[in-house]
Amino acid sequence: MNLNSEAIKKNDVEIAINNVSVVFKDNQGNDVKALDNIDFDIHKGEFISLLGPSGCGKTTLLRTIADLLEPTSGNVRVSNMTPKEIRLMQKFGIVFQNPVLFEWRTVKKNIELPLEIMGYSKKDRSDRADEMLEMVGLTKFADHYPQQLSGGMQQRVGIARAFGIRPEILLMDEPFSALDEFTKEKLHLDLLKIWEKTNKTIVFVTHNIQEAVFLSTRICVLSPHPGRLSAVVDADLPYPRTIDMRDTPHFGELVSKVRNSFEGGSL
Ligand SMILES: Nc1ncnc2c1ncn2[C@@H]1O[C@H](COP(=O)(O)OP(=O)(O)OP(=O)(O)O)[C@@H](O)[C@H]1O
Repeated sequence: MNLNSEAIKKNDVEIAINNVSVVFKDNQGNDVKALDNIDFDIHKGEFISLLGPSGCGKTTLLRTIADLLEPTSGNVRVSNMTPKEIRLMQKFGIVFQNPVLFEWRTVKKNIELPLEIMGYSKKDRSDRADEMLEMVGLTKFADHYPQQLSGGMQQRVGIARAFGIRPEILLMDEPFSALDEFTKEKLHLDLLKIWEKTNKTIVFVTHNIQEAVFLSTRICVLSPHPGRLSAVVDADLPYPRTIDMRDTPHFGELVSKVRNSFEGGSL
């Protein structure tokens, strides 16, 4: 896989976000414009971060892509189909901030759950779960229960479960924000390795600039009230990314560029 961002951009458009606006009602019945005319394309194989402060509409945009929410106006097309069609074809893998594991099922049985729902045979789902356990480095913990794992390990189970269905697109909503810095750093590297190996498109929500720069091919900077796209920044660091890249002048320049592109003050 060529992970050069210029090369990725020449790839097919996978997610087209066309003039999407979302308006909610607040408790008083007043309109809250969560997203204002968001318009950009995500290419196949990209690692895109949606970055911005609390309330800028990151989760709303992710939910719109995932068919968990209808835009008030505009539309999203995924591989030239509607998000609903893609969801029904099980092409989205979703990872939330809290992995929501079933505590009465073992780690392996949690990873198997979506495959069970999709009607995979016992052997196929067991083989697939073993493969995913190996990918996230949890083979030894297959028969443990979630409460016997650390937060970082539980999040890895959530990632294994999402990748287990072999999604085309992985949607991740602040998956590491509740974790300590050491665990986060390790999971960043793990996630990049999985991404490089599987060639999936990832849309990753975060409010952390360094995290976005370290992981992404491009960063969509969103500004609040109403949520709008302030800038799209190319994070043109080479892959594979290494921890020491964070100490390079170019990493610092990218962080400043992203921070300065945010409208309405610093993040
Ligand atoms: N179901 C809803 N009903 C009413 N307002 C909503 C609803 N969901 C989101 N909002 C409002 O839309 C705006 C964007 O919310 P959203 O959760 O998408 O932001 P966010 O950038 O993901 O924030 P955070 O980083 O805090 O999760 C906020 O003003 C929020 O209060």
